[in-house]
Amino acid sequence: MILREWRRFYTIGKILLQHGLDELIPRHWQPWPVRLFRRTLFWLHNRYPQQSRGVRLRHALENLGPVFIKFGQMLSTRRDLLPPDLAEELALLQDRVPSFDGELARKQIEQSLGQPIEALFSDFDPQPLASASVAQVHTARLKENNADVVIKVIRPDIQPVIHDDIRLMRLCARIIAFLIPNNRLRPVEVIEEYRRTLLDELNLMSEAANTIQLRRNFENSPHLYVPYVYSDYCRENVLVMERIYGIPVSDRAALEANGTDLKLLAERGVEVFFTQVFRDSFFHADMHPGNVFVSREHPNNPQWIGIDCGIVGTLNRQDKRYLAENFLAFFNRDYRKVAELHVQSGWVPLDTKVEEFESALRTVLEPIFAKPLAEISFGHVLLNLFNTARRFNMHVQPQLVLLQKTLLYIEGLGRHLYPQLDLWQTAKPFLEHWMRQQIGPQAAWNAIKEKAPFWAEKLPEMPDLIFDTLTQVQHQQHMVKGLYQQYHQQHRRHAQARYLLGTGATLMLGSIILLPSHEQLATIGLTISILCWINGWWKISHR
Ligand SMILES: Nc1ncnc2c1ncn2[C@@H]1O[C@H](COP(=O)(O)OP(=O)(O)OP(=O)(O)O)[C@@H](O)[C@H]1O
Repeated sequence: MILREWRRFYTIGKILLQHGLDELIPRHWQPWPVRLFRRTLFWLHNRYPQQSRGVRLRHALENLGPVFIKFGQMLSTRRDLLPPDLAEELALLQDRVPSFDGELARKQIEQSLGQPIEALFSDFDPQPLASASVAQVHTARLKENNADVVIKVIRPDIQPVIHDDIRLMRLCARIIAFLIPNNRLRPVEVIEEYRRTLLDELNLMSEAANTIQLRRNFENSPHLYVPYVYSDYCRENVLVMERIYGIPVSDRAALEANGTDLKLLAERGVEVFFTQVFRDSFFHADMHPGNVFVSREHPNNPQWIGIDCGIVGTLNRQDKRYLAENFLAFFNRDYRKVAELHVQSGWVPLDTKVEEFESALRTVLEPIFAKPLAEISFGHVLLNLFNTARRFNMHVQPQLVLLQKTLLYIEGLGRHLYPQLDLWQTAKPFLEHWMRQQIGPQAAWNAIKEKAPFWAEKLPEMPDLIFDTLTQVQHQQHMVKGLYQQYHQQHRRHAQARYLLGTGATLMLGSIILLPSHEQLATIGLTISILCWINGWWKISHR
């Protein structure tokens, strides 16, 4: 570590200790050298003893800057790892940071695009429209077509800060993992996941690609609009896209004033999410209210607008099957089926006791399902399922955890708009439709349709392929025959060798006994025994 990093390390430690966060580590997890070391830092005492531990944690992260603020936001959704009081307080973390100078943004844009701003844009506003920890957004008009655009620019000084802080976080995670092995919080994995997410956010080309993909998936959809990305103007640290003028979803009063049908809007939110999951296997995974808007046009037929596709999730067929089958079983309250599905599909080890798993599921989920359907949280059902499955040694895939977190956001948004939103009624048709497509005649027909072009292409090569395969089969039959013969020969040799070695040993023993009385006979016996051994040894060592 270089001096700068040591200094930062000290600052982090100082802020954490001054907020009394060492109290978060249970005493039995602190070995005596750690406790002793803590006592030597007597000048760094808890300065806010009157505040709750959640508030102190939040303030400490806010003091530590953007990397820690974002980390806290990520942790707030990991209710499987954190006690509820901490998770709730972390959810209040605001990504509010002072904006950086518009002139710096201009320089960065010009450097990345290789031209003066005036050559590409008119009306570039040096005053940012929004400023977050990683990037800042400016408005402008594109000269090429006079379209209103926003230019997202990565903070010029953020790269080294992120790299340094992540390195230190990793170091701390390793120390914690060393001091407290088998830690349920899995610090090293959590930091690694965070590092990947943050590095993804630093590359605006990946956000541009995700936005283009999501827009293509919902081309002409009346339910979701995704702004157009001007890909010719995108670089790793600059993103240019169409400016949208929707109503922020958090502004309920403005939505009501616009006459938006909130019930329909909430239902469409759930529909859009399940369409992304089950139709496209590609979902926007950063659905916090700052990234979701509602079109001002046709409020009776409301349309969502989604921006900031920096974080997306992708699912494979197995993930979707897992979700659909489990949800359908859950909503029939068939915990046995859920447990059996996990064992049969190998999601948990095959020797798992189905009864025990079923009973564990019932214990955590029955209280949730005791509520009216309209109040049930899909996100919490999934969270409890994952936590229980983890206890039974299932490795929950990160994309499913991402989906579960997004689901919590979607539910939060939906119920904020329309508190009686019945997610099940909206989601069930999607799950059933998907299941019908996967199983039964429809599924078989789909599979044939899917594979048809492949077979049509391969058909002319068929006779050659069949001939090659038959020749290979014949060749392999010869090989198998040869191997079989070799095996038999070797087996016979080994049997003979065992017989010769045994006979040699018996003769030698007999000869030694006879040696004092019948010297001549014993010598012959010894000679034969040695010959037997040489022969036996030769048979073993020569194949
Ligand atoms: N296409 C757009 N049209 C209009 N406003 C936009 C557009 N894109 C972004 N904004 C504004 O800029 C803000 C920040 O944008 P964005 O979420 O993409 O940045 P971010 O750095 O990823 O922020 P965060 O980390 O908070 O998600 C948005 O909340 C929105 O107000």
